[in-house]
Order: sequence, then structure tokens, then C-alpha cells
Amino acid sequence: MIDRLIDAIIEKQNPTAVGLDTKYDYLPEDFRKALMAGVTKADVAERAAKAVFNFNREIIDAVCDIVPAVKVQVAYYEMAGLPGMRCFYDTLAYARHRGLVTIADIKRNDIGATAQAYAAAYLGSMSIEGKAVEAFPADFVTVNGYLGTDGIKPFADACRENDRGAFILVKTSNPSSGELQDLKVEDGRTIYEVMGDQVCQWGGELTGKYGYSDLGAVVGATYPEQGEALRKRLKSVFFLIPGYGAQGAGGKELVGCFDERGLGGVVNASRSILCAYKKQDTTDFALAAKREAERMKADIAQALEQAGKPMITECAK
Ligand SMILES: O=c1ccn([C@@H]2O[C@H](COP(=O)(O)O)[C@@H](O)[C@H]2O)c(=O)[nH]1
Repeated sequence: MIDRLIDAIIEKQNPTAVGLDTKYDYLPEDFRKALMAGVTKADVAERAAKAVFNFNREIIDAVCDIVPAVKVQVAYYEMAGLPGMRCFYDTLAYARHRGLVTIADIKRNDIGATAQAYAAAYLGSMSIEGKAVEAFPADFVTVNGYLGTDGIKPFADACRENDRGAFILVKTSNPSSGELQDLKVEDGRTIYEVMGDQVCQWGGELTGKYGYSDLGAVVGATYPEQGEALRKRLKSVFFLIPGYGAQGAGGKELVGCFDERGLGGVVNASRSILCAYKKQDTTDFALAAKREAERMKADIAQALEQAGKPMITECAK
């Protein structure tokens, strides 16, 4: 699956993902009003979930020729209960239908049999009476690796068996990520370096034609020096890079996460794209999202160019 993501990045010359962290409140007021006329307490969640799906569909239609992937953050769907989870499914399915690679940002972690169940839900299927049921159409998931090998192996197995991928939290983008991740262990490595080295080892046999593995790492754009050092350290590990836009990072901050071919990561932006219409002073949220996605693409391309790492234009055979 990592090869498919990288092929799509090269074809679109764009290492970014649009984050569909679609909070109902982000929808423009007119759009909400039109869909919620006469709503009752009994059907408000259902109607809101439909409105969110319509919003997502318009964003996906607007950006699908520009970006290779979407990242759908489950938290924003889960909080609307069953209609929200239906919307999560429909959003992933629609993005896949429009040719996008889908990343389900679920940050799961558990042990053994339970991790296996999560992996089946998002990266494989469940067998019921001999019939395979695919629960959620995700190509990649995000995983927390702090339960160790028992928690990761089921995901790695599902990646191998079903041609899927997973990004494991290594150095996260949030302000307090250093409280635990930057602590040093006895041999002098930080905890995030230990986790990065583990990801490298766990994903060793899942390496594709670009030298990157189906098991990648989450590395925040908000920590440029750590990102650069991790790129040098973890040569086979592809990065999912959050922190662009709303969290303050721009192209310059994240070039260190890329290799000499201009590859090595996919940069996510959620709020800066979903809410771009507010900054652009328009109600045409889809057009505003498209413009912001194009601006982000150009910003990263320029930063890669200036760092002497322009992206290769040919996909590997
Ligand atoms: O270290 C991390 C890991 C995950 N995230 C997620 O990425 C997006 C960022 O959204 P923005 O609106 O672009 O800030 C969101 O889904 C986070 O849960 C992260 O930010 N940092």
C-alpha cells in the first residue's frame, strides 16, 4: 500500500493529505440552515451527519484531482454516535471511489486478540459464516505503539495480508509531546527514537519499491529538527506529518522529513483546509478548500526545491 500512496504522490506531484476532521460547527451557516430546517431532537444527529457527509463530498470532489489522500479523523464522527460512524464510513468509501488513498486516523492500541479485532475492522475483514465483511474502507490507519510488539503485530500482519499500511505514533505534533516522548532511556536514546527504531524493525519485511515500508511513523511538522534527524535515522520509514497550517508549521518546517528524491512523507492539514472559506471570506467552502490545497502544494514544492530536494517525476517500476 505504501507504493500506491507514493505513486499517487508522484503522479499528483503533491505529498499532502486533506484532513477531514469535520466538526459540524465548521460547516458554513447557510449550508447548515438549508439542511436542518424543521429538525427535531429525534433526528438532529442523523441530519447533522448527513450535512457533514454532503460537506465532505463537496470537499473531496474539489480536491481529488490535486491531492493523493485524505485522512479522516474518527473522533469527529464518533461523537455523533451511530449516524456519525455511518458518515465516517461513507466519507472513506466516497474518497476511495474518487480515487484517493484513505487514512483512517483512529489511533488504536490494545493487545493480542483485541488488536487483531481492530486490525480486522480497519485493515481487513471479519469472517462471518464464511463470508468476509469489510467494516471500514481504510488503506492506512494510525496506531499507538506503546503496548509493544503484541499491539503492533496484528496490524503488521493485516498490512501484509491485505496490502494495507499503518502509521505508528513516534514524535507527535502537540506542544506537550516532549513530556514523555523526549525522555531519555539508559542508552541515551529518547523515547521517540526508541519508538522510531521499533517501527523500523517492525516494518522491515514490508518494504516496497521506493525503499519505504507499509509501517510508517507519525512525525509532527512542528518539530523540524527532530523530523530531520528522524528522516536520517529511519531510512525505510515513511512519515505521516501533521501540524501544517492550523498548528503553525509551513513548508520550510517540514522539508527535513523528506529524502533527496523529495519523498518520505505525506503532510496532513485539516482545519486550515476545511475552514479556508472563513479566511477567504466566501461561503464557497469547496472552492476555498481547493485554493488552500493548491497553496499548500505550492508552498511545500517551493520549500523542497529550495532545500535541493525537488520531487522525482517518474514512478518506480
Ligand atoms: O501528532 C499528531 C498526530 C495526529 N494529529 C492529528 O492530525 C490532525 C491535525 O489537524 P489540524 O487541524 O491540521 O491541526 C488531527 O486529526 C489530529 O488529531 C496531530 O495533529 N498530531
